[in-house]
Amino acid sequence: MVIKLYNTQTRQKEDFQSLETGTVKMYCCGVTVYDYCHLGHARSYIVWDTVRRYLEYAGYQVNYIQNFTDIDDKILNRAKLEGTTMEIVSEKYIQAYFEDIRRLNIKDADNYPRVTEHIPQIIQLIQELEKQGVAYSVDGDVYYSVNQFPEYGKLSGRQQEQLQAGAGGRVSLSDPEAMKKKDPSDFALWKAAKLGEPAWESPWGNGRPGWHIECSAMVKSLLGNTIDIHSGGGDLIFPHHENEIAQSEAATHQPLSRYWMHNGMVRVSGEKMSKSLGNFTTIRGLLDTPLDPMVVRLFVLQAHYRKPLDFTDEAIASAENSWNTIKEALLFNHEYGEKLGFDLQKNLIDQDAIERFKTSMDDDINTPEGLAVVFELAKELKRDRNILVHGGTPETSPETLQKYWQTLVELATVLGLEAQPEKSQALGLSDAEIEAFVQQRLEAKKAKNYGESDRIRDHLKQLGITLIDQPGNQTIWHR
Ligand SMILES: Nc1ncnc2c1ncn2[C@@H]1O[C@H](COP(=O)(O)OP(=O)(O)OP(=O)(O)O)[C@@H](O)[C@H]1O
Ligand SMILES: [Zn+2]
Repeated sequence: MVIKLYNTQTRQKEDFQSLETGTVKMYCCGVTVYDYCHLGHARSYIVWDTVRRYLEYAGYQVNYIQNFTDIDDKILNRAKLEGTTMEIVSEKYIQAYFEDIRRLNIKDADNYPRVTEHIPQIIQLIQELEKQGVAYSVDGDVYYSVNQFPEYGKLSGRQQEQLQAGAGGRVSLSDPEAMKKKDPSDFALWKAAKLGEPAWESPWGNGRPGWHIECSAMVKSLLGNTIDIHSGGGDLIFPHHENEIAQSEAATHQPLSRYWMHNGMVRVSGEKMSKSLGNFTTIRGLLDTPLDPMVVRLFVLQAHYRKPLDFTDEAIASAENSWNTIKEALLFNHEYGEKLGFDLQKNLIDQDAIERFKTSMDDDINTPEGLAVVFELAKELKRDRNILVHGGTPETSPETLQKYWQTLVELATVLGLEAQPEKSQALGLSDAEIEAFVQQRLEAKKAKNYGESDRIRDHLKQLGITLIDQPGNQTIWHR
């Protein structure tokens, strides 16, 4: 079967064919690192991780690149607010990104390019755009001349006249940047240095790159002129991805990406979850409740990736219920495999279930349907587990149970759903006992007995419990 993917650019599902047989070049727009990631970001990266995992399952070798935007007005504002530097702010949130995202079992990218490490490539690309006659400089700024790229608007479907009308209404004579542009819909490729802000030397004087050029330059330098899949949230279609196309394609005269894929937004009361609106829940805030990170993964995958997803307490509670069913089934071998004489030398697979799962996923990564197959297997195992829990003999043969279990593990892994036996529970440590240890450690810290406080932390670590210290002598923990 061939995989079909919805391509935003052609507005239809298309058969997926990679440029080079057996390999996929994939680029996903990464976060601007000025704050902790929220559930909207979690959705985006869970979705693209799942697409990547499915392509790998289908036999492709995927080269997955995701950038960090580590220079931006938002980062500079945060640095000013915290009385620190842009580097310190971005480093802090890059580390936080890794902590949060790895808990969601999102695989590491093959490369995480940062804008500040690609300034020469960015400058080179802007020079190429000048040479091609699509960029012009004014007083140390460089702008892209949208009128010079006839295909502008092909991704978002916006017409040039519409763009001008839209942008025209926003031009203000007091906006010095707008005054420099030849056309209101032109956008900045390079910005002249402002007092006290980081800047790099360039042919146009000291300055820093605009936002859109970074992805064009990093794609080109790490993956080449044309890639297979470019992905990101639907809010990036315009202007970010439209501008990436304009920049890259004017410079190389080749398509930037064969497939453009976009995830729908996580919404709160009908509005996009976003930092600027202040209606967000951070990943770490949610996981420290404490909630199994796999619940978040399941919450995301239960919806089709292109549809909006409403975040509510009820939706999370329902995903938690569903996860418990899958988790118990994933741990079936751990609990009963030995007793039932599972022979793991054998790979017993339910071919029919695999085929149904693939048919769903081949249809534009239909994870809700793929999950339905996972649930069927989990429910089969649950029925016999209930009998085993009460000391009875299962109705299904051990061979069949092993087949269900092995198939379940295979499919759940493709979706990034993995269950760990709870070490602390295995060792009989209850929540109250963990709290008591946390309290003891706090006392030790107050008494400046750091040897003892470290010992307690390491002891809990060995039991699979991580402590996170917070301001005001608070410590939160998670398994
Ligand atoms: N609510 C959301 N739902 C789904 N994806 C989102 C959401 N918010 C951001 N994203 C995606 O996360 C990725 C990283 O986003 P970025 O760092 O640019 O954040 P952002 O859009 O500026 O977030 P915010 O608006 O909260 O500041 C992008 O692909 C973006 O589309
Ligand atoms: Zn980008």
